[in-house]
Amino acid sequence: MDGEGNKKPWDASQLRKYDLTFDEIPRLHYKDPKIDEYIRANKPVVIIESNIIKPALQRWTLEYLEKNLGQTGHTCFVSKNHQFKYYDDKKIYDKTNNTKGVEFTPPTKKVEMRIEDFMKRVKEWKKGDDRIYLQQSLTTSVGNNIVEDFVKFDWDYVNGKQAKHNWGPLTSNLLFIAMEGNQTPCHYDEQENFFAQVQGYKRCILFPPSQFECLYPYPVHHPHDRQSMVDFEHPDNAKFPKFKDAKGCEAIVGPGDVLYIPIYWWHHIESLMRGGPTTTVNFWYKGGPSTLEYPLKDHQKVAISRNVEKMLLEVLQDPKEVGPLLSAMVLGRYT
Ligand SMILES: CC1(C)c2ccccc2-c2ccc(C[C@@H](CC(=O)O)C(=O)C(=O)O)cc21
Ligand SMILES: [Zn+2]
Repeated sequence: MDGEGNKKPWDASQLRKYDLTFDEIPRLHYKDPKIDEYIRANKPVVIIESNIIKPALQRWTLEYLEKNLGQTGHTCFVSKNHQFKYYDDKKIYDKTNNTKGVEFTPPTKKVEMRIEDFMKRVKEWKKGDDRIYLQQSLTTSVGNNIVEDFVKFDWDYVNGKQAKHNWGPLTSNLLFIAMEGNQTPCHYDEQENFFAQVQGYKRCILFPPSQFECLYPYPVHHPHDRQSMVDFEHPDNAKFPKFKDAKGCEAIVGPGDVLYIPIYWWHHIESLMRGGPTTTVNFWYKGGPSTLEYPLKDHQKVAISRNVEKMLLEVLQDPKEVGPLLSAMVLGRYT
């Protein structure tokens, strides 16, 4: 029970244990002008009691989605464990396009699955079975009812924020249906994100771009570009000594909560264990124009370091040469 003796919708036993401490991400009523101060400062905030995805809150049960999501196959990811690590298949080394990449075995399989089959596998899942995670764009080939709901989202509100904060265009609205306990390991995206929770509870752990040194992203040319190399549940403190210094913030988002995940912010997201399937809709926007004003913002330095890695790989061709050249340039000279 919480303070007022109300049944809490979840409890701490449903959260995976990490040896890290987190500040709480503030939760503000959608009319609160302080929300704009957070967005302007590129800081996360949970927007509550809004109508952003109201029709989805009212109607998108799993049964409704099964009936209305559409007959086409939907993109599903299959994993042997609870982690769903993104990878860019265009960066995978293979003999044919003989890109000098790295040996890589994809940790998840991408399959097309009909919604009925997806729901069946979720319902019949037993410990030890593969896990699955459905991802479906809401702007293509979904049923008419879903389109009707979608057009009734509170577009005035989100378009208002996009305009007020000079974001770029909305690039996609994706629907995600996860199994309880699914985990999307720590990564960052190069887009602004309104992360709207429809059903179930998700724990969102965020770190600012300034924590780059503590989160050890893969090299830019690696298929896991933009993902942290650290396994949060079994951190290798020898390889990643600064990980223990990472200072994050967290929010447990439930139905109707909309988390603003600022561009370049790291996020590690898990559907609560024993909390049932979860449904999320995200709104990804291109970042606004980034003028080089000093002092530079932390995410701009991340963007600059990405360009350095890309340029070096471009000229050196072999990724194995990038590290040694960077070390030669820095060790003993800049350190
Ligand atoms: C795990 C999955 C299905 C996946 C597999 C392979 C390639 C891409 C992705 C991908 C991308 C975004 C999400 C939603 C969210 C994380 C979350 O809610 O779990 C998130 O990171 C964001 O909204 O930015 C989830 C996925
Ligand atoms: Zn993401």
